[in-house]
Amino acid sequence: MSHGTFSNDSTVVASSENLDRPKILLMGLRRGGKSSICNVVFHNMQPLDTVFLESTSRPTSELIRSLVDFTVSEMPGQINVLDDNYDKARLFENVGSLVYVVDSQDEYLYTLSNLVDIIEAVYPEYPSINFEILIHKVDGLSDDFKGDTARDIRQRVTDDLLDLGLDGVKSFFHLTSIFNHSIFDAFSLIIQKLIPEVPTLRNMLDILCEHTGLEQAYLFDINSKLFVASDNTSSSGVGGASMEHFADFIDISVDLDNLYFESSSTSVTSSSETNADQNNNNTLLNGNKAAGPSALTTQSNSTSKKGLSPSHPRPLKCVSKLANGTTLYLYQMIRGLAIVALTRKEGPHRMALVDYNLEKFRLGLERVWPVA
Ligand SMILES: Nc1nc2c(ncn2[C@@H]2O[C@H](COP(=O)(O)OP(=O)(O)OP(=O)(O)O)[C@@H](O)[C@H]2O)c(=O)[nH]1
Repeated sequence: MSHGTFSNDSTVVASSENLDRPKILLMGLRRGGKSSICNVVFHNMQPLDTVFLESTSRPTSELIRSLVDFTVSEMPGQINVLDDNYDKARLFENVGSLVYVVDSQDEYLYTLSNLVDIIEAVYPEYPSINFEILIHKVDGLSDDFKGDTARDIRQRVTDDLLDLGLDGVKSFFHLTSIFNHSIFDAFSLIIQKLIPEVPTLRNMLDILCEHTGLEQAYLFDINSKLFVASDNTSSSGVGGASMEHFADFIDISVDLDNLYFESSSTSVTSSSETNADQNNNNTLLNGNKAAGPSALTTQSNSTSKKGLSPSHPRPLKCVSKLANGTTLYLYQMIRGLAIVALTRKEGPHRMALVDYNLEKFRLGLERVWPVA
């Protein structure tokens, strides 16, 4: 699967500043998978390439620009943050989520005791922190063993916290692997908890679905493939194949956009855009355009990769009809985001209605988060 870069709005910038932004702090023992997770989720690294990553020796921090900007910091496994000499105030200030990575393929009893020690030291002073526990590398476990391991880890941590009288800790468990979509699902949920406007976005997506007949609608960060909000009916069914398909659909749309981007900045622009329009019209007229075995017929209206510029006033749009009768939509929003939606209802009127409402949605977002 290729990972095209879509927009500079959603980039990763090395920075040790921006202390006022929400922070995600990654912790865990050595070789647990922290650097791999950061690289796969935020740098589009192929999972297999993570075997070449060297052990991190110093704390790192980077700024992630998305709907809201936040910092992702990684604490190397070899540093003992519980040491009296360590400046804990500096480390835990502004932390919204402490993501602790547990290597489920390894002997984890010592890891869990380290996790509980950290929670015991941090929670009393910073009770608002979400402790997100990744039961990681589950790709190496059989289905039965995966369930048993997850139950065992959850039970041990919960019991230990209760024994310490820490019953108010906000702890969440996720089964993850960089070799499937689970790590993206987990990080989507982790990041959503740091965006105060998520309930508003959900309501907006609900209204969008209600008025257009869309079955599911997600607001994705195109570069990282994390979704920052979903309509309320879809939110309960996070994960599974559909999220993976949505991510693949984003890749295909971006790859197509990149393919034609070169020519779109020259005089060919008008003709390629006209062709895209023509294709659109054809599909609008022939609503049952045949879908290939890979189930995709894709149209793309190309715009500048750097977002909406005056010379490319229209946002990127991509529509795919699948062989099973579903239609997928991708519509560029603001700040490197796009709505990816799914419907089973067909017809040119429906598409016009969806287009109209998606544009209204984009304008609504622009009002809340003015485009820089
Ligand atoms: N099977 C499997 N291996 C993984 C997964 N995630 C990471 N790894 C592997 O785990 C090894 C260690 O990963 P790192 O990302 O370097 O671990 P780390 O926690 O950053 O280690 P330190 O920098 O020493 O703290 C690498 O060989 C990765 O390829 C996963 O989901 N599944």
